[in-house]
Amino acid sequence: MALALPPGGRLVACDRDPRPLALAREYWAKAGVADKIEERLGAASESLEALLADPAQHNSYDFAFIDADKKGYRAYYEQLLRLVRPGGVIAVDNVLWYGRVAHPEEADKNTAALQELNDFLLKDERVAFSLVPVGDGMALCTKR
Ligand SMILES: C[S@@+](CC[C@H](N)C(=O)[O-])C[C@H]1O[C@@H](n2cnc3c(N)ncnc32)[C@H](O)[C@@H]1O
Repeated sequence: MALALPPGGRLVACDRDPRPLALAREYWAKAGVADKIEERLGAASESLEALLADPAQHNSYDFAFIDADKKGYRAYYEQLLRLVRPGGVIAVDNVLWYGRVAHPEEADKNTAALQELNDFLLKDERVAFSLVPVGDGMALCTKR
């Protein structure tokens, strides 16, 4: 994503674990994009809330990618809807969850969270919803 940014473009990377951020940092440097990336270490809900505390950040992001704890997706989606501009896209990873979402009998909490999220996104009139069946499924929600 950072490689696709135009000059002056900026990417905010959130993770609660410093280890993947440290690994990612090596590759940002190798790719020559480290100066475009701002790290936020901590729970994603808190990092996003900190961004929302600045009104200048509202409706300002072109694109967001959610790929973390499945039960948190719905809350991150609501926060990101406020940060992404109209016409911007929120991509949500894992929405097919290796096919498990198609099985109502799957009772584990991650599958249930993704089943509920898909039902919600499909009906959410604030976005145009597409589900791309690559990998284990990616939802593309374009903010109206
Ligand atoms: C599947 S990995 C993401 C990989 C990343 N999208 C990539 O392509 O390199 C999931 C990440 O979510 C992070 N994570 C899980 N729960 C989180 C939370 N509540 N807040 C922030 N990050 C979280 C984990 O530490 C882990 O690094």
